[in-house]
Amino acid sequence: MSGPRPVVLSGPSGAGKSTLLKRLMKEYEGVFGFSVSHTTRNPRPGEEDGKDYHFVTRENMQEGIDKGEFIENAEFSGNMYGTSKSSIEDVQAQNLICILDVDIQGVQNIKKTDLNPIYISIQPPSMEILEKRLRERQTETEDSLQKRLEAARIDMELSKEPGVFDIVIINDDLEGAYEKLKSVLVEEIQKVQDAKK
Ligand SMILES: Nc1nc2c(ncn2[C@@H]2O[C@H](COP(=O)(O)OP(=O)(O)O)[C@@H](O)[C@H]2O)c(=O)[nH]1
Ligand SMILES: Nc1ncnc2c1ncn2[C@@H]1O[C@H](COP(=O)(O)OP(=O)(O)O)[C@@H](O)[C@H]1O
Repeated sequence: MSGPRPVVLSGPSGAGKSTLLKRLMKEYEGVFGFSVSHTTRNPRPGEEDGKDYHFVTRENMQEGIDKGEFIENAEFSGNMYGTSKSSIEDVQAQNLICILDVDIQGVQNIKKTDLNPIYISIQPPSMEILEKRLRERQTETEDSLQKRLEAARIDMELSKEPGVFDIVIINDDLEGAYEKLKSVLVEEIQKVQDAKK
């Protein structure tokens, strides 16, 4: 199916992916569509089922995976996460740029498919700053925070490998990171806007 190229945003938990993508979707309404993943983790205050995630049980998710309904799935910090085929198809059917927020395992598994997205890594300036941001976000228990920091170390190592990402953006100053993200996507954004005319 032709249409705008999807975008994969990855990078450590707490690097700023949600912050950047929410801003992007707000500024370019009707250009991007978020691929709503499934997860077995509990919703955080303010998160909406069907909008931020499809919050499901392990049994339910495993059933969908067994039926071949997912293009990728992974275990992260003790929970299952995955992208269903329909979450992408729903966005692409509207001719929007489909944005996926997935961990590094998701990146590796999507590379085995024919999705052909633009791969963008959002990285924190340092482990210390990442830990500070995650603590200040106040969404994690000490256990889930430590698991995220451990996963972040692996992510930061793997993301340095040449060819994994089309671009790596260091989210130090938010304005700078956001401008950089927009500059990477300007061509795809233009295509969608032109198609609407
Ligand atoms: N592989 C994969 N990873 C996902 C998916 N959805 C979210 N993730 C990743 O799971 C990790 C944890 O996400 P979340 O629990 O929302 O925590 P947060 O990133 O700290 O806000 C992040 O690295 C996400 O990018 C998915 O569908 N597939
Ligand atoms: N450039 C930045 N400077 C300071 N704080 C930031 C910056 N970017 C994001 N944050 C904060 O860091 C925390 C983690 O960001 P978030 O978008 O939730 O990360 P992710 O989606 O990658 O897990 C949030 O509380 C967010 O407000």
